[in-house]
Amino acid sequence: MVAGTQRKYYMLGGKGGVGKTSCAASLAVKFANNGHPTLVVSTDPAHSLSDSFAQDLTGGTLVPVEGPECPLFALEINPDKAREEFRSATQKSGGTGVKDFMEGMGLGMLVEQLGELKLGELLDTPPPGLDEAMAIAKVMQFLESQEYSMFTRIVFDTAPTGHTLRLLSLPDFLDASIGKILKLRQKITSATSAIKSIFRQEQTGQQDAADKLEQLRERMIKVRELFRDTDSTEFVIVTIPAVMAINESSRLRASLKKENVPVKRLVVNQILPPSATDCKFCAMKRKDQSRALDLIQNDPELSNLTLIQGPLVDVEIRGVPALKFLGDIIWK
Ligand SMILES: Nc1ncnc2c1ncn2[C@@H]1O[C@H](COP(=O)(O)OP(=O)(O)OP(=O)(O)O)[C@@H](O)[C@H]1O
Repeated sequence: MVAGTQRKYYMLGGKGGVGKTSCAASLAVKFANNGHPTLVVSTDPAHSLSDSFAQDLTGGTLVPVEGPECPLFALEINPDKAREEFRSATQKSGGTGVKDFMEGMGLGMLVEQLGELKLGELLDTPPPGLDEAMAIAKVMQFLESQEYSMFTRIVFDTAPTGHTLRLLSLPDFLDASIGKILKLRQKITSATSAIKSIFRQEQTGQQDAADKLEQLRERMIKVRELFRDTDSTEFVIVTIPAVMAINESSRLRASLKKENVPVKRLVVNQILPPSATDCKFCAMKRKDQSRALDLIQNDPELSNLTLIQGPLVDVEIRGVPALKFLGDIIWK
Protein backbone atom coordinates (compact mmCIF):
# COMPACT_ATOMS: atom_id res chain seq x y z
CA MET A 1 0.00 0.00 0.00
CA VAL A 2 2.93 2.33 0.60
CA ALA A 3 4.67 1.48 -2.69
CA GLY A 4 4.81 4.01 -5.53
CA THR A 5 4.60 7.76 -5.63
CA GLN A 6 1.46 8.00 -7.77
CA ARG A 7 -1.51 9.45 -5.87
CA LYS A 8 -3.75 6.80 -4.32
CA TYR A 9 -7.11 7.05 -2.60
CA TYR A 10 -8.19 4.66 0.15
CA MET A 11 -11.78 4.65 1.36
CA LEU A 12 -12.70 2.77 4.50
CA GLY A 13 -16.27 1.61 4.86
CA GLY A 14 -18.28 -0.58 7.17
CA LYS A 15 -20.83 -0.72 9.92
CA GLY A 16 -20.74 1.97 12.63
CA GLY A 17 -18.39 1.35 15.53
CA VAL A 18 -16.28 -1.43 13.99
CA GLY A 19 -13.18 0.77 13.99
CA LYS A 20 -13.20 2.54 10.60
CA THR A 21 -11.83 5.78 12.00
CA SER A 22 -9.11 4.00 13.97
CA CYS A 23 -8.13 2.01 10.87
CA ALA A 24 -8.26 5.07 8.58
CA ALA A 25 -6.24 7.21 10.98
CA SER A 26 -3.69 4.44 11.55
CA LEU A 27 -3.34 3.92 7.78
CA ALA A 28 -2.78 7.65 7.32
CA VAL A 29 -0.07 7.63 10.01
CA LYS A 30 1.52 4.61 8.33
CA PHE A 31 1.62 6.41 4.96
CA ALA A 32 3.06 9.58 6.46
CA ASN A 33 5.74 7.58 8.31
CA ASN A 34 6.64 5.88 5.03
CA GLY A 35 7.37 9.07 3.14
CA HIS A 36 3.94 9.94 1.76
CA PRO A 37 2.53 13.43 2.24
CA THR A 38 -0.93 12.28 3.31
CA LEU A 39 -4.38 13.73 3.72
CA VAL A 40 -6.99 12.01 5.88
CA VAL A 41 -10.57 13.12 5.32
CA SER A 42 -13.75 12.64 7.29
CA THR A 43 -17.24 13.60 6.18
CA ASP A 44 -18.76 12.38 9.43
CA PRO A 45 -20.34 15.26 11.38
CA ALA A 46 -19.26 13.59 14.66
CA HIS A 47 -15.66 14.88 14.32
CA SER A 48 -14.31 11.40 14.81
CA LEU A 49 -10.84 12.24 13.45
CA SER A 50 -10.31 14.84 16.16
CA ASP A 51 -11.13 12.17 18.76
CA SER A 52 -8.90 9.60 17.13
CA PHE A 53 -5.89 11.89 16.77
CA ALA A 54 -6.63 13.61 20.09
CA GLN A 55 -6.21 16.97 18.32
CA ASP A 56 -8.69 19.62 17.29
CA LEU A 57 -9.04 19.08 13.54
CA THR A 58 -12.42 20.75 13.10
CA GLY A 59 -13.10 23.83 10.99
CA GLY A 60 -13.54 22.44 7.49
CA THR A 61 -9.99 23.21 6.35
CA LEU A 62 -6.74 21.29 6.26
CA VAL A 63 -5.14 21.02 9.69
CA PRO A 64 -1.62 19.62 10.19
CA VAL A 65 -1.45 16.56 12.43
CA GLU A 66 1.53 16.66 14.74
CA GLY A 67 3.72 13.61 15.15
CA PRO A 68 4.35 11.71 11.89
CA GLU A 69 7.59 12.01 9.91
CA CYS A 70 6.08 13.28 6.63
CA PRO A 71 3.34 15.90 6.42
CA LEU A 72 -0.02 14.52 7.51
CA PHE A 73 -3.05 16.76 7.22
CA ALA A 74 -6.60 16.11 8.32
CA LEU A 75 -9.78 17.55 6.87
CA GLU A 76 -13.08 17.22 8.66
CA ILE A 77 -16.00 18.32 6.53
CA ASN A 78 -19.39 18.72 8.05
CA PRO A 79 -21.84 17.61 5.33
CA ASP A 80 -24.69 19.79 6.67
CA LYS A 81 -22.43 22.83 6.51
CA ALA A 82 -21.28 22.02 2.96
CA ARG A 83 -24.94 21.96 1.84
CA GLU A 84 -25.73 25.20 3.69
CA GLU A 85 -22.80 26.97 2.02
CA PHE A 86 -23.99 25.89 -1.40
CA ARG A 87 -27.55 26.85 -0.60
CA SER A 88 -26.69 30.38 0.53
CA ALA A 89 -24.51 30.94 -2.53
CA THR A 90 -27.28 29.84 -4.89
CA GLN A 91 -30.07 31.57 -3.02
CA LYS A 92 -28.46 34.89 -3.83
CA SER A 93 -29.44 34.25 -7.43
CA GLY A 94 -32.98 35.58 -6.76
CA GLY A 95 -34.29 36.00 -10.26
CA THR A 96 -37.88 37.00 -9.50
CA GLY A 97 -37.60 40.06 -11.78
CA VAL A 98 -36.85 37.85 -14.77
CA LYS A 99 -39.63 35.49 -13.72
CA ASP A 100 -42.26 38.28 -13.64
CA PHE A 101 -41.12 39.68 -16.95
CA MET A 102 -41.14 36.32 -18.67
CA GLU A 103 -44.55 35.50 -17.36
CA GLY A 104 -45.70 38.75 -18.94
CA MET A 105 -44.22 37.55 -22.25
CA GLY A 106 -46.10 34.25 -22.09
CA LEU A 107 -43.01 32.25 -21.22
CA GLY A 108 -44.26 31.48 -17.71
CA MET A 109 -44.39 27.75 -18.26
CA LEU A 110 -40.67 27.56 -18.94
CA VAL A 111 -39.94 29.70 -15.92
CA GLU A 112 -42.06 27.42 -13.77
CA GLN A 113 -39.98 24.49 -14.90
CA LEU A 114 -36.81 26.41 -14.23
CA GLY A 115 -37.98 27.55 -10.80
CA GLU A 116 -34.75 29.17 -9.71
CA LEU A 117 -32.86 26.33 -11.36
CA LYS A 118 -34.89 23.94 -9.19
CA LEU A 119 -32.22 24.36 -6.59
CA GLY A 120 -34.66 25.10 -3.81
CA GLU A 121 -36.38 21.79 -4.40
CA LEU A 122 -33.12 19.89 -4.64
CA LEU A 123 -31.82 21.39 -1.43
CA ASP A 124 -35.04 21.34 0.62
CA THR A 125 -35.72 17.68 0.06
CA PRO A 126 -32.26 16.36 -0.69
CA PRO A 127 -32.07 12.78 -1.89
CA PRO A 128 -30.35 10.52 0.66
CA GLY A 129 -26.61 10.86 0.43
CA LEU A 130 -26.56 14.34 -1.16
CA ASP A 131 -24.86 15.81 1.89
CA GLU A 132 -22.04 13.31 1.75
CA ALA A 133 -21.74 13.75 -2.00
CA MET A 134 -21.39 17.48 -1.56
CA ALA A 135 -18.85 16.97 1.20
CA ILE A 136 -16.78 14.75 -1.07
CA ALA A 137 -17.19 17.24 -3.91
CA LYS A 138 -15.76 19.80 -1.54
CA VAL A 139 -12.75 17.58 -0.95
CA MET A 140 -12.29 17.39 -4.73
CA GLN A 141 -12.41 21.18 -4.81
CA PHE A 142 -9.52 21.29 -2.31
CA LEU A 143 -7.58 18.74 -4.30
CA GLU A 144 -7.95 20.70 -7.54
CA SER A 145 -5.74 23.49 -6.23
CA GLN A 146 -1.99 23.48 -6.81
CA GLU A 147 -1.35 23.82 -3.09
CA TYR A 148 -2.62 20.29 -2.45
CA SER A 149 -0.96 18.54 -5.36
CA MET A 150 1.76 17.30 -2.99
CA PHE A 151 -0.48 14.64 -1.42
CA THR A 152 0.32 11.15 -2.65
CA ARG A 153 -2.05 9.31 -0.29
CA ILE A 154 -5.60 10.33 0.52
CA VAL A 155 -7.50 8.31 3.09
CA PHE A 156 -11.26 8.69 3.52
CA ASP A 157 -12.85 7.68 6.78
CA THR A 158 -16.24 7.27 5.12
CA ALA A 159 -19.72 7.64 6.57
CA PRO A 160 -21.50 4.47 7.78
CA THR A 161 -22.54 1.82 5.29
CA GLY A 162 -26.04 2.97 4.27
CA HIS A 163 -24.97 6.53 3.58
CA THR A 164 -21.90 5.46 1.68
CA LEU A 165 -23.91 3.22 -0.58
CA ARG A 166 -26.48 5.88 -1.31
CA LEU A 167 -23.66 8.27 -2.01
CA LEU A 168 -22.11 5.87 -4.48
CA SER A 169 -25.25 5.57 -6.53
CA LEU A 170 -25.84 9.30 -6.36
CA PRO A 171 -23.55 10.84 -8.93
CA ASP A 172 -25.56 9.32 -11.77
CA PHE A 173 -28.71 10.87 -10.42
CA LEU A 174 -27.07 14.24 -9.93
CA ASP A 175 -25.51 14.18 -13.35
CA ALA A 176 -28.91 13.54 -14.91
CA SER A 177 -30.84 16.06 -12.86
CA ILE A 178 -28.28 18.85 -12.93
CA GLY A 179 -27.65 18.26 -16.62
CA LYS A 180 -31.39 18.67 -17.26
CA ILE A 181 -31.55 21.84 -15.22
CA LEU A 182 -28.61 23.32 -17.08
CA LYS A 183 -30.15 22.54 -20.47
CA LEU A 184 -33.40 24.16 -19.43
CA ARG A 185 -31.49 27.18 -18.26
CA GLN A 186 -29.82 27.47 -21.64
CA LYS A 187 -33.23 27.52 -23.33
CA ILE A 188 -34.38 30.29 -21.04
CA THR A 189 -31.20 32.26 -21.58
CA SER A 190 -31.61 32.27 -25.33
CA ALA A 191 -35.28 33.19 -25.01
CA THR A 192 -34.39 36.09 -22.79
CA SER A 193 -31.23 37.29 -24.51
CA ALA A 194 -33.09 40.33 -25.85
CA ILE A 195 -33.99 41.45 -22.36
CA LYS A 196 -30.68 40.61 -20.73
CA SER A 197 -29.54 44.18 -20.50
CA ILE A 198 -32.68 45.25 -18.64
CA PHE A 199 -32.24 42.60 -16.03
CA ARG A 200 -28.47 42.47 -15.91
CA GLN A 201 -28.48 42.08 -12.14
CA GLU A 202 -30.70 39.00 -12.10
CA GLN A 203 -28.94 37.50 -15.08
CA THR A 204 -25.62 37.77 -13.28
CA GLY A 205 -27.10 36.13 -10.22
CA GLN A 206 -28.51 33.29 -12.30
CA GLN A 207 -25.20 32.93 -14.10
CA ASP A 208 -23.40 32.54 -10.75
CA ALA A 209 -25.87 29.88 -9.67
CA ALA A 210 -25.54 28.09 -13.00
CA ASP A 211 -21.74 28.23 -12.79
CA LYS A 212 -21.90 26.77 -9.29
CA LEU A 213 -24.20 24.01 -10.53
CA GLU A 214 -21.94 23.28 -13.45
CA GLN A 215 -18.94 23.07 -11.10
CA LEU A 216 -20.85 20.77 -8.76
CA ARG A 217 -21.84 18.55 -11.66
CA GLU A 218 -18.26 18.34 -12.89
CA ARG A 219 -17.01 17.48 -9.42
CA MET A 220 -19.72 14.84 -9.01
CA ILE A 221 -18.55 13.22 -12.22
CA LYS A 222 -15.00 13.28 -10.83
CA VAL A 223 -16.21 11.68 -7.58
CA ARG A 224 -17.99 8.96 -9.54
CA GLU A 225 -14.92 8.30 -11.67
CA LEU A 226 -12.70 8.32 -8.62
CA PHE A 227 -14.80 5.68 -6.87
CA ARG A 228 -14.49 3.40 -9.87
CA ASP A 229 -10.87 3.88 -10.84
CA THR A 230 -9.06 0.62 -10.05
CA ASP A 231 -5.62 2.17 -10.63
CA SER A 232 -5.91 4.87 -8.05
CA THR A 233 -8.70 3.87 -5.70
CA GLU A 234 -9.34 1.11 -3.23
CA PHE A 235 -12.33 0.67 -0.97
CA VAL A 236 -11.33 -1.25 2.16
CA ILE A 237 -14.13 -2.94 4.08
CA VAL A 238 -13.72 -2.91 7.85
CA THR A 239 -15.69 -5.36 9.96
CA ILE A 240 -15.56 -7.27 13.26
CA PRO A 241 -15.76 -11.03 13.86
CA ALA A 242 -19.50 -11.08 14.54
CA VAL A 243 -22.16 -12.69 12.35
CA MET A 244 -24.27 -9.57 11.92
CA ALA A 245 -21.30 -7.39 10.96
CA ILE A 246 -20.03 -9.99 8.50
CA ASN A 247 -23.42 -10.37 6.85
CA GLU A 248 -23.57 -6.62 6.44
CA SER A 249 -20.05 -6.56 5.00
CA SER A 250 -21.10 -9.19 2.49
CA ARG A 251 -24.03 -7.03 1.40
CA LEU A 252 -21.71 -4.01 1.24
CA ARG A 253 -19.29 -5.91 -1.02
CA ALA A 254 -22.15 -6.99 -3.28
CA SER A 255 -23.42 -3.43 -3.67
CA LEU A 256 -19.94 -2.10 -4.26
CA LYS A 257 -19.49 -4.70 -6.97
CA LYS A 258 -22.72 -3.54 -8.57
CA GLU A 259 -21.36 0.01 -8.55
CA ASN A 260 -18.00 -1.17 -9.94
CA VAL A 261 -16.13 0.07 -6.91
CA PRO A 262 -12.80 -1.76 -6.50
CA VAL A 263 -12.44 -3.76 -3.24
CA LYS A 264 -9.38 -5.91 -2.45
CA ARG A 265 -9.01 -6.03 1.32
CA LEU A 266 -11.20 -6.92 4.26
CA VAL A 267 -10.05 -5.87 7.71
CA VAL A 268 -11.50 -7.94 10.54
CA ASN A 269 -10.85 -5.75 13.52
CA GLN A 270 -11.06 -6.42 17.25
CA ILE A 271 -10.09 -10.11 17.14
CA LEU A 272 -9.26 -11.51 20.59
CA PRO A 273 -5.47 -11.98 20.83
CA PRO A 274 -4.21 -15.51 21.51
CA SER A 275 -4.15 -16.58 25.13
CA ALA A 276 -3.31 -19.83 26.90
CA THR A 277 -5.53 -19.05 29.87
CA ASP A 278 -8.97 -17.97 28.67
CA CYS A 279 -11.61 -17.22 31.27
CA LYS A 280 -15.11 -18.57 30.56
CA PHE A 281 -16.23 -15.31 28.98
CA CYS A 282 -13.18 -15.08 26.72
CA ALA A 283 -13.46 -18.76 25.73
CA MET A 284 -17.08 -18.21 24.66
CA LYS A 285 -16.18 -15.02 22.84
CA ARG A 286 -13.30 -16.72 21.05
CA LYS A 287 -15.57 -19.52 19.85
CA ASP A 288 -18.07 -16.98 18.63
CA GLN A 289 -15.38 -15.05 16.79
CA SER A 290 -13.94 -18.14 15.16
CA ARG A 291 -17.42 -19.11 13.92
CA ALA A 292 -17.75 -15.63 12.43
CA LEU A 293 -14.31 -15.94 10.78
CA ASP A 294 -15.38 -19.27 9.25
CA LEU A 295 -18.37 -17.47 7.81
CA ILE A 296 -15.99 -15.22 5.85
CA GLN A 297 -14.22 -18.23 4.34
CA ASN A 298 -17.56 -19.51 3.04
CA ASP A 299 -19.01 -16.21 1.92
CA PRO A 300 -18.99 -15.82 -1.87
CA GLU A 301 -18.63 -12.03 -1.62
CA LEU A 302 -15.87 -11.98 1.00
CA SER A 303 -13.84 -15.17 0.64
CA ASN A 304 -11.76 -13.87 -2.27
CA LEU A 305 -10.68 -10.68 -0.51
CA THR A 306 -7.29 -10.35 1.20
CA LEU A 307 -8.06 -10.89 4.87
CA ILE A 308 -6.35 -8.62 7.38
CA GLN A 309 -6.79 -9.50 11.02
CA GLY A 310 -6.63 -6.68 13.58
CA PRO A 311 -6.34 -7.60 17.25
CA LEU A 312 -8.50 -6.21 20.00
CA VAL A 313 -5.97 -4.17 21.96
CA ASP A 314 -6.18 -3.46 25.66
CA VAL A 315 -5.74 0.31 25.42
CA GLU A 316 -7.81 3.00 23.80
CA ILE A 317 -6.44 3.88 20.38
CA ARG A 318 -6.06 7.60 20.68
CA GLY A 319 -3.25 9.86 19.50
CA VAL A 320 -0.47 9.35 16.94
CA PRO A 321 1.70 6.87 18.96
CA ALA A 322 -1.31 4.57 19.59
CA LEU A 323 -2.35 4.85 15.93
CA LYS A 324 1.18 3.98 14.85
CA PHE A 325 1.10 0.94 17.13
CA LEU A 326 -2.21 -0.26 15.62
CA GLY A 327 -1.15 0.62 12.07
CA ASP A 328 2.09 -1.37 12.34
CA ILE A 329 0.04 -4.45 13.21
CA ILE A 330 -2.79 -4.05 10.69
CA TRP A 331 -1.16 -2.44 7.65
CA LYS A 332 1.83 -4.66 6.94
N1 LIG B 1 -8.57 -3.03 17.44
C1 LIG B 1 -9.12 -2.33 18.43
N2 LIG B 1 -8.87 -2.64 19.72
C2 LIG B 1 -9.42 -1.94 20.72
N3 LIG B 1 -10.25 -0.92 20.56
C3 LIG B 1 -10.56 -0.56 19.31
C4 LIG B 1 -10.01 -1.22 18.17
N4 LIG B 1 -10.48 -0.64 17.05
C5 LIG B 1 -11.29 0.37 17.47
N5 LIG B 1 -11.34 0.42 18.81
C6 LIG B 1 -12.13 1.35 19.63
O1 LIG B 1 -13.50 1.22 19.27
C7 LIG B 1 -14.15 2.48 19.30
C8 LIG B 1 -14.80 2.77 17.94
O2 LIG B 1 -13.78 2.91 16.99
P1 LIG B 1 -13.87 3.92 15.76
O3 LIG B 1 -14.31 5.28 16.21
O4 LIG B 1 -12.59 3.81 15.04
O5 LIG B 1 -15.05 3.21 14.97
P2 LIG B 1 -15.88 3.70 13.68
O6 LIG B 1 -16.19 2.48 12.93
O7 LIG B 1 -15.16 4.78 12.98
O8 LIG B 1 -17.15 4.27 14.39
P3 LIG B 1 -18.28 5.25 13.75
O9 LIG B 1 -18.79 4.57 12.56
O10 LIG B 1 -19.25 5.35 14.87
O11 LIG B 1 -17.55 6.53 13.44
C9 LIG B 1 -13.10 3.49 19.70
O12 LIG B 1 -13.18 3.74 21.09
C10 LIG B 1 -11.77 2.81 19.37
O13 LIG B 1 -10.72 3.25 20.20
